[in-house]
Amino acid sequence: MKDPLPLHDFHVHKLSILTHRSHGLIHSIALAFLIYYRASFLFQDPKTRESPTLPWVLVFASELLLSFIWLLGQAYRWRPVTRTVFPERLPEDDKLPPIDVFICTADSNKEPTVDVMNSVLSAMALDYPPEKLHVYVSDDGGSPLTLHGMRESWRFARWWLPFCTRYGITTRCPEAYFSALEEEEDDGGSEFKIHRQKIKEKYEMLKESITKVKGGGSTRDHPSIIEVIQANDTSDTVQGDQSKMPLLVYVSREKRPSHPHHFKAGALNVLLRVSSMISNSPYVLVLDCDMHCNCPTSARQAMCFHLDSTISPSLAFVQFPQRFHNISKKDIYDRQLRSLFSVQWPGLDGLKGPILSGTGFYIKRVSLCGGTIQEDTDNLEELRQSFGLSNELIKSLHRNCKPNLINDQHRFLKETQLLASCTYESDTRWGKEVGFLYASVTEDYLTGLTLHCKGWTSVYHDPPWPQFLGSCTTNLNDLLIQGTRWSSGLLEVGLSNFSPLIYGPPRMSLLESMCYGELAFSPLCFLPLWCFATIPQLCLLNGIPLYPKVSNLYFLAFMFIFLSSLAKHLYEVLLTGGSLQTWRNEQRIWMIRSVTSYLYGSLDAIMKKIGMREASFLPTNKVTDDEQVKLYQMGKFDFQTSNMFLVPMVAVIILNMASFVGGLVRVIFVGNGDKMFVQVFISFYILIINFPIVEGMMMRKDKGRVRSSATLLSAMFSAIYLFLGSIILLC
Ligand SMILES: O=c1ccn([C@@H]2O[C@H](COP(=O)(O)OP(=O)(O)O[C@H]3O[C@H](CO)[C@@H](O)[C@H](O)[C@H]3O)[C@@H](O)[C@H]2O)c(=O)[nH]1
Ligand SMILES: [Mn+2]
Repeated sequence: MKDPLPLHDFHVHKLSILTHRSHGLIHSIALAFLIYYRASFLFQDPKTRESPTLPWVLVFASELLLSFIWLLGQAYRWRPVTRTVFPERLPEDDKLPPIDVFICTADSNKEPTVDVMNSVLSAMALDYPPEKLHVYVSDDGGSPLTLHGMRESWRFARWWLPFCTRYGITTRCPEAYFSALEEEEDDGGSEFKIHRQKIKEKYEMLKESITKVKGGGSTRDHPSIIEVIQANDTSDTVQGDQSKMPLLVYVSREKRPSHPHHFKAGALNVLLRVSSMISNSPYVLVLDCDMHCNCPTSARQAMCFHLDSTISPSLAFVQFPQRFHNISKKDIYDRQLRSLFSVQWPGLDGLKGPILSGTGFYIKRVSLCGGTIQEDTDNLEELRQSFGLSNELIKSLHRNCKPNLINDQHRFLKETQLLASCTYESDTRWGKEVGFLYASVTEDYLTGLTLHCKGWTSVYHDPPWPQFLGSCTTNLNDLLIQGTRWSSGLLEVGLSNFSPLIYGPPRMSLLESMCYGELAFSPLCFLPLWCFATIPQLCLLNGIPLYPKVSNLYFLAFMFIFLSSLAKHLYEVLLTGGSLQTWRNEQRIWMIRSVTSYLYGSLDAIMKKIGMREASFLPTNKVTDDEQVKLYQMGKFDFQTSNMFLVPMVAVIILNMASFVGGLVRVIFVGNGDKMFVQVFISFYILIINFPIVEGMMMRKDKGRVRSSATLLSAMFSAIYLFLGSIILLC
């Protein structure tokens, strides 16, 4: 028999591989020269040394750490691939497997219900047989507003879904669809337009009925509520909407202050259990409430991988990139996460597959609920220790088990209440080996890591038309808070038993472990960046050289490393559709995040490790402030953030202003430009790249400027640092 046509194809980027690898090689050679230069200083006779040991060692250690993280990052560049799919070759609809969609929301104050409902509606409208689609919403806030919103959305969906299929609408998130319409001129008339107008009115009514309900909020003390949303009156069951609808289920797990709830991972695990009583679909799509389906085709695209028998036995998940609808043209905060989704993930895809990215992935249920691949056990006692006491749940683990609990209301309620209770997981392996894991607030990263270590693979699929669109943080404050949480979660894994460089290599390839390692340890960049922003400056003002003279041959090595890393970054930016501006923005935000988020995230992770802090997951704020959005659109930094973030940034800038001016004066009067060139240049470069901070301090008058109180405090810190630092250097 002839082999069926393949469902997907991939392309290895040979040219990229060649450039990446040859650059890596040349850059490493230059690094070797640097290391030799630094190390040989330490073997010199202390009496003849020109510089004190301490700053030298600090700068050397920083260079080593940064080089190490760079080296880990080369693994992403080893073998990048891209993929294409052929959904038209999929089997008939009746042969497609069922899918459960999980959407998490946590707080109706920070996550506006209308937006959450838009995500829900876009998921219900996926292009997939409706009887095979089940949408579950986890509401961690236990807010009546969300439940109300879902009932209303369900009613609206009876109009919206048939409308979308009938006219082949591709934007199935109602808000996105209707706001795009506003720009289009309307000449009215045709049957379609009349129909559309009617739907639009219904949508407006839906929004109104949600926004008029007050209250809600989020609590940490509430019982579980599980409700399958159904029509409770027949009045709106008119018209041709008898057509099938996907199942919609509201789940709010029980939460008590005395029980840890493990944030999003905890919520997803409850959904895994509750859904196994209702639909138990073999595949699960996970979405954040701030992310909607921009295209209805993602489910079929994902099935092109999951249904390909050559890769499916070991395939755990298909990851789509996170793309955002609210990114401004200038994207000063690098919110498109370009490097992650355009360089790193395609690179991982050429190894064993991308890291789980929290949202926008289709995962195989057994990969979360089984041990290693195809290792089935029938030992009831063992199963109970892993999965808890529910026999129904254990029954559902058997492949092809079709749950029928939903027809028996009483048993259904009893069982799901049990599964969603906050004590169900006590003394089980949930969160430790089963489901989404709890040991890190970046549950996605940790869960992906353990899946890959068990031998599962994943696939990255980045079609030209984004399948999912989220809303990203659009101001510095939210960005830094989120960055702190991510850094903390990543380093938490780096410091745990799952540390990728130790736990990884015996279980997965070295290259894949290096990629995981690069992410886990990237928060540690705070150390080298803090050093580079303060040590050469202090030494410059004290006339101590830390770098080779311009006339020295080793100067070439330093210059080469600097230029080579900037040029390589620029090359990658341009290759992935960015511009010179993108390059500068990314350089800048990397520095800003290193001295703030990375620092605080790392401290947080270390404090959690030694038991001085509890884990916390502050969801990002999704309510927008018009003035802040305006600043963001204009590409102006919004410095309305706490002193905790603002002061380190500004203090570094003030220090560099001082050292640049002081250094120049010194060079002019003392005339040792040859020796001090690099240090003057470092300050200059930091100031040029971070010019918006200088501007925010000295030139802006608007609300987003740097507060003068913060500038004052920062100046004080810089002065104290210079004073104490100079004393230490002189001793
Ligand atoms: O206790 C909680 C906290 C959060 N969430 C939900 O988790 C999702 C992600 O939260 P968000 O505030 O949007 O955080 P982000 O930093 O934007 O999330 C990114 O980073 C997370 C890991 O830190 C991943 O889980 C996400 O998928 C990824 O988009 C949202 O749907 C929340 O409602 C819960 O369900 N329960
Ligand atoms: Mn988010």
